[in-house]
Amino acid sequence: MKRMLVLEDGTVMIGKAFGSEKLTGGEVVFNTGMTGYQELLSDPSYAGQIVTMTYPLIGNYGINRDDFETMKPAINGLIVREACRYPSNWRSEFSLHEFLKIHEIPGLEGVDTRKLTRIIRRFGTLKGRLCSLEEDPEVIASQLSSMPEDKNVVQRVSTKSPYASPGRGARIVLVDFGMKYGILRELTKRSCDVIVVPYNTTAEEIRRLNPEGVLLSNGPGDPKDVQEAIEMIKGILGHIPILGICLGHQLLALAGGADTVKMKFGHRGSNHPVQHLETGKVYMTSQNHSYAVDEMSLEKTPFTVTHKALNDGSIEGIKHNTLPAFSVQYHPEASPGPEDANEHFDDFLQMVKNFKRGITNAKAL
Ligand SMILES: NC(=O)CC[C@H](N)C(=O)O
Repeated sequence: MKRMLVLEDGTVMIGKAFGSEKLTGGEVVFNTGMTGYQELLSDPSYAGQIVTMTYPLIGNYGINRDDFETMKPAINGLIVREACRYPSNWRSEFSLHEFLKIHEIPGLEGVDTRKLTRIIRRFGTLKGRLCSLEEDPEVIASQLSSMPEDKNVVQRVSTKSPYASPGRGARIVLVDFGMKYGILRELTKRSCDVIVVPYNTTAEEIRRLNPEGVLLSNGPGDPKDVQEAIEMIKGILGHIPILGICLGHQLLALAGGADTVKMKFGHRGSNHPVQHLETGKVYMTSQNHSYAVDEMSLEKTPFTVTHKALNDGSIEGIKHNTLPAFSVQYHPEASPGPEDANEHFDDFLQMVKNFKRGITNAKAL
């Protein structure tokens, strides 16, 4: 069966349907990873987006039991050059097609994904819709351009109530803005006593849990739409050590008085080089974001830039000058992707220990 992608600029791409019959719209973004499709399909930060993969063959190692980043995928669609129908891997339990069908995610294959990526790179992220050939592309394109932004996307994917992942180590409150399991796995690996809380938990509620550290997770959408979290961070900054990851990084910057901006087409993939400015060390990182902290806006804040992207010079990490708080735009938990930056979880737990001993600033990052 044929299926088409219509973009808000009127572009039409016709290919073959796979996955679910349910048809949806969303922001069309591209990911440059050669692998890692299971993780990105289940990463809540992709909520409401349609992802096109630049690597041509996707699905060849299937879908397994272990690599999920959440149980309920929030992505709206997947576009590939070729979807592998016969995966080959000892861990494989489903094909990509079966997985998308079960989770009601539509797929489109057989389109020129390089051309689509070039369109997104040239014009910036565009809204699009996967639809049947009977629909009128002109009507759809005009509906897409007036489609409102989803302001409640974090609310949709965050946990509704707190839960514990007990351990005998440091007590960490993990604020779930659309958390990837990978972050929880990293804390659990380090024996942390984790309490996962909803996105709108207040500073007072967090302080009542008596944590030794707070981790602000990744999540979908515009960080400025999560005002309650910005207020919460202002209330804990300086009282409890903080690590922010991706959306959590953007929220920390906003709470500190900086600004965020929407990038032209964002960073999505597992090979983004980032430089630690103090040592010059380069990390290969896994990334998935549309927004970035505005460098100029940091000038009047008590934050220092620690990391920058080598491809476009955008901000990738900041730390507070006097208080125990630092954050990164990329994903130290990787999943999928290189584990170069995994040490940031150890930096965080070291900062937590230092704070208990009375050393109050962020560990020198
Ligand atoms: N992975 C994330 O946390 C993404 C953060 C934010 N939604 C952005 O797109 O920039």
